[in-house]
Amino acid sequence: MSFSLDDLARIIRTRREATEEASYTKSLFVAGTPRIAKKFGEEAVETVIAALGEDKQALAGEIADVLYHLLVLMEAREIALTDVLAELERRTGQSGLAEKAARGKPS
Ligand SMILES: N=c1c2ncn([C@@H]3O[C@H](COP(=O)(O)OP(=O)(O)OP(=O)(O)O)[C@@H](O)[C@H]3O)c2ncn1[C@@H]1O[C@H](COP(=O)(O)O)[C@@H](O)[C@H]1O
Repeated sequence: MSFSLDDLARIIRTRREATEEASYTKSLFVAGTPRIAKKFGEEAVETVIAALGEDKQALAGEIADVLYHLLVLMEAREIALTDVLAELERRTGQSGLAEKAARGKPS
């Protein structure tokens, strides 16, 4: 399997040039960030519900919906996947617990 989130982000970007009639993604761009953020939130809640159930295939489907809507949201707000990955890479230098412990400490 060679398909990546980067490939999906690219497909989503191309839909900026599509028509609303031909593209669900374009219809989200036209509706704007509040609508996209709401869809992302709905899909996240559906993922939470699926995570509490036994059906792993259904959960994978909800996670796919979340990732797609997150990438649409990122494109709408011009957040590049590479920038998010750079932030995640930066965080690999420290464990989550160490980062949490360092938070809010007076310098
Ligand atoms: N991965 C996805 C993807 N995942 C989910 N969805 C859509 O997200 C929507 C999910 O919304 P819901 O389940 O809430 O269903 P709904 O009631 O139809 O949605 P609303 O009316 O509330 O907006 C559905 O219309 C799905 O088809 C996606 N739509 C597009 N993609 C990818 O984006 C590409 C471009 O799609 P278009 O922009 O439609 O050409 C596709 O080839 C896919 O690769």
